[in-house]
Amino acid sequence: SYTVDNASVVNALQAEISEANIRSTINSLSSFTNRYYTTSTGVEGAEWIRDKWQALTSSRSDASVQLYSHSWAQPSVILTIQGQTEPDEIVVLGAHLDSTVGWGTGEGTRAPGADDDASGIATLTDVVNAIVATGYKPAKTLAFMGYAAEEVGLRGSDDIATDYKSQNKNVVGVLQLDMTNYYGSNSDIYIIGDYTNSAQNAFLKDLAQTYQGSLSVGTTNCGYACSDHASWHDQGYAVSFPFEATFNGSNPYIHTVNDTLASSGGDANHAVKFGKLAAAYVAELAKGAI
Ligand SMILES: N[C@H](Cc1ccc(I)cc1)C(=O)NO
Ligand SMILES: [Zn+2]
Ligand SMILES: [Zn+2]
Repeated sequence: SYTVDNASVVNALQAEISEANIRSTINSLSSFTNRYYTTSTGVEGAEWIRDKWQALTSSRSDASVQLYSHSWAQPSVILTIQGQTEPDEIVVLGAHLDSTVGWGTGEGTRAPGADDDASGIATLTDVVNAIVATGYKPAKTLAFMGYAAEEVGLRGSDDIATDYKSQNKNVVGVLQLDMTNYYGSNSDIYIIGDYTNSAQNAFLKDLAQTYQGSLSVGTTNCGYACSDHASWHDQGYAVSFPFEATFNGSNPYIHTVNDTLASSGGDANHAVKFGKLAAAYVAELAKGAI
């Protein structure tokens, strides 16, 4: 069951979420020619995230960052922050690190993927920064994941979710962030209703309304396995996917050379809402203190 009783930690983490930080990470990631799962720059993009998460958490003895290898070139990245009192219970926050402009993407093809999904990686990266800046220590273990090869069939998250299930890991909840920065519809945050967990979705809506009272939260469906949340759902884990807009209002530039920060409005103001929500999710599901 979900409780909302860690306000001092939520408010401290949310205060650290920074539009400039998120924008900077989006710019860095979208400057790789592409982050396609088979290319050299796709590997470099993953390594950049590993280096960034490692640098952010270098002062934390409870944190470690690993590359997760797959059968293709691009690895996934997993940052683990050990829980203080319930370390066997794991809270997963994920986004995908690959980008595409569709079939034919290859070495040298330009695919910036600023919204899809540098925005998700950048949003999670700022939550990591907030955790370190505040000195927050979770009661449960946190696993931040950058998934490889989402665009070619949710392949990186499928490998990882299947592996976690086969090891019987006690993942108590999963949050997916894929496209957080294109403000395309009337409401601020849309909770995806399919291939997700309805109880956790209600918890997420509660968190948004409790800790970002001015936000409006809607719901929408994908109608198919549209991102990495489906990999976790397929393994029977409770997953939620807060999304930038309705299906029809979502970023029309994705999977093209025009998926740039500029085409998302030139700032990360929309992504900040998701960063604050993810921070609240961490503090209220993984509990712990500063
Ligand atoms: N199709 C997904 C993006 C996507 C996800 C949800 C909705 I509603 C609309 C669009 C994708 O390209 N993920 O990488
Ligand atoms: Zn995509
Ligand atoms: Zn995506």
